Amino acid sequence: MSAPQVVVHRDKELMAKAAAARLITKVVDAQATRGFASVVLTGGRNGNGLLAALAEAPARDAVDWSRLHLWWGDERLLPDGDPERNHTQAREVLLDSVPLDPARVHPMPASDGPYGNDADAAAEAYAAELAAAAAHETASPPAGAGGGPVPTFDVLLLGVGPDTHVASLFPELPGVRETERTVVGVHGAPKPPPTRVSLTLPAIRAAREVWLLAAGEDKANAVAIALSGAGEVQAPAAGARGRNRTLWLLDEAAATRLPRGLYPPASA
Ligand SMILES: O=C1O[C@H](COP(=O)(O)O)[C@@H](O)[C@H](O)[C@H]1O
Repeated sequence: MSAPQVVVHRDKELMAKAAAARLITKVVDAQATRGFASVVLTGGRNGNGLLAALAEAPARDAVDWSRLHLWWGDERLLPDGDPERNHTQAREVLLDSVPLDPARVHPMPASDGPYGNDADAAAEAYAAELAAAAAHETASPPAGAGGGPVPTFDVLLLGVGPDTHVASLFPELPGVRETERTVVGVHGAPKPPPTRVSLTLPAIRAAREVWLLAAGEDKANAVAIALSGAGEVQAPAAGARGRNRTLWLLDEAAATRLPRGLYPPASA
């Protein structure tokens, strides 16, 4: 697992534009190397900010959208099209305006789908979809650190909540302690809605690169705690690491309480 690297941008708009530019480069490189790319999307203000910046970036036309697999790190278990669903928000800001291959877009189940409000069944189904994609990729699929297989994620995006949650892994809830399954149902999330589906830390850690996004003063404490050696059960963001790279993309407001030495002077 890689050690965290921190990049601080002047403000959240610049952070979103720079992250979008990085993502375009990663996707284009992966498509050139192995024919397709695989990205895990996140919800929340910063995840949607990045997608909105991507939608406006002229270089977005360098991406072959039909050869991009999209997965989600977490979802709110609500009806398809609900404005609170991460999938709906991603569609609005970017996905509906680019020529994706629908077979390569993998939203998490909705509550009006086959599993209804059963978050555990929805999680099991998504884990099976990930495992099938992994098996399709190669005869020896990359495994999550603790268990089930997931496909190769080139980049896995995570917004960091003010309480240090990432995806729908909240401090001290059972999901963050999961070591075997790649996807879990989440019950009683402190942030509404309470019922969700989330990738687990083993699935997140199987990604080549994990990028954590945080902007705004309300994230400053969470960023400082997660980067100061906190345990992942108390601060889930601390446990989110990529195999090759773990990148924290911040704006100055979110970086204000970073321990000295972690704040890179050149980007201040
Ligand atoms: O509920 C969620 O929160 C996090 C962080 O969102 P933010 O608006 O505080 O940046 C998000 O990344 C996650 O996907 C979402 O479901």
